[in-house]
Amino acid sequence: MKTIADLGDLTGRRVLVRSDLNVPLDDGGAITDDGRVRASVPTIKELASQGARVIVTAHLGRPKGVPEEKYSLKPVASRLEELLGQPVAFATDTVGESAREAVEALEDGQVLLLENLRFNKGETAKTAEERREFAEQLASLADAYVSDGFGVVHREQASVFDITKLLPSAAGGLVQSEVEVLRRLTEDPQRPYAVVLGGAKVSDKLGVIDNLLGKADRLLIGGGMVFTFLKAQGHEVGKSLLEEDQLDVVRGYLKTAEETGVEIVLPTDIVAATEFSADADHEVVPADQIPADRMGLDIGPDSARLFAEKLADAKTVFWNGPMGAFEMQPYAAGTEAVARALVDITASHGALTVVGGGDSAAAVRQFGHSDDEFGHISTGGGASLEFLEGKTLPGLLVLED
Ligand SMILES: Nc1ncnc2c1ncn2[C@@H]1O[C@H](COP(=O)(O)OP(=O)(O)OP(=O)(O)O)[C@@H](O)[C@H]1O
Ligand SMILES: O=C(O)[C@H](O)COP(=O)(O)O
Repeated sequence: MKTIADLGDLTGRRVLVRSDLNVPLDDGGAITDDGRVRASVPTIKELASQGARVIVTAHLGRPKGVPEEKYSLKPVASRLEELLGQPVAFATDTVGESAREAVEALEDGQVLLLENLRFNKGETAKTAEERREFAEQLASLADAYVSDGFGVVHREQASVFDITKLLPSAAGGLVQSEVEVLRRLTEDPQRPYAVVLGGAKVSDKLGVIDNLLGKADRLLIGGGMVFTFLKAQGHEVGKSLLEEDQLDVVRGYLKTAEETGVEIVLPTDIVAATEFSADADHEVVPADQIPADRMGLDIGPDSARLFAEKLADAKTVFWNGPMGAFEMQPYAAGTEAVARALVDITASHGALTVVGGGDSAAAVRQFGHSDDEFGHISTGGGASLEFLEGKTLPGLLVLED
């Protein structure tokens, strides 16, 4: 991959950095885990120390191509400023007048954050044609481009993919180091190799299972994905998250797993609540008996024990996605049990344990674990999963020398 050194002398040059600053926010808009902001600091610092005029770009959440206050990156600018220990200017748009004026005002070594890229339809549009104008507007702000948002390298989007065709481009240190660690999981991982999947981006993650079935020895399923599996097995799932149109696909996965000897571990019990709220009435029910008026919001205590058992002898583990809605205390125990199991096997027999994803990383920190209790905490959720599948990621492909 091309690196920052390949961009030559950066003094006085405007460098656009694509970071992944997609951090979880609470209802009041406060950042609940700043891991991704922290991870993006070294590259920004490096560029600023080389005298570049640093223009940081990122997205937050999934707004639909128009500005929405709750997805503003403004709170992230303040956090970035604290972590960098230098002022961070903020533009209230991405490629409009505010952005152009702010870029114009930048001096060597100064840093600017542009408003959420996804407030512009062109960022995530399906075809290169539809993304072109926005990519060109972004590129016109800078003289060089650094891709440092590992969490988005699986996205063929204007700020990740198309822009590299318009500016001299290189990978930042975060992208480089993530790729180095994750490669250890794809090249001859020590076995047993277990993958734990959960979270809420169900349709994104169901698709990766196909490829993982050929790589991992065990697949432990928790989080919102569980219910599509349970339904595929003929059980009722009440009001739980469900991908109705994926039922046949999931039946196919279960069949493949049986044929290839890959063990799919599903929860045996579920914490079922009347609604998506910490105060809702909730109870532990067998996984095949979720009442029609309840939704599953965590794996139950028996499942937590089962998952810990299935992880105990693993030598390599990749975990993406919380086991439940861990932000709410009544539904945190399953995720906490998986985090504990990973910490234990890292300490007991030096298992290579990798946690991927903004929310999963936030969860382990919420439980009081430090990053060094795990083999690696990746900033990439979907990106790290797709990397493990052995897929060619568009955002990495374009950085190849
Ligand atoms: N059973 C469930 N029902 C509803 N939501 C759930 C359930 N289990 C987990 N979640 C939610 O899933 C969210 C995290 O899912 P996501 O797939 O985004 O995880 P991630 O991969 O760690 O993060 P990212 O992809 O953003 O990096 C959490 O906010 C959690 O509350
Ligand atoms: O949270 C993530 O995994 C990255 O920031 C990418 O976000 P996306 O899944 O909305 O593209």
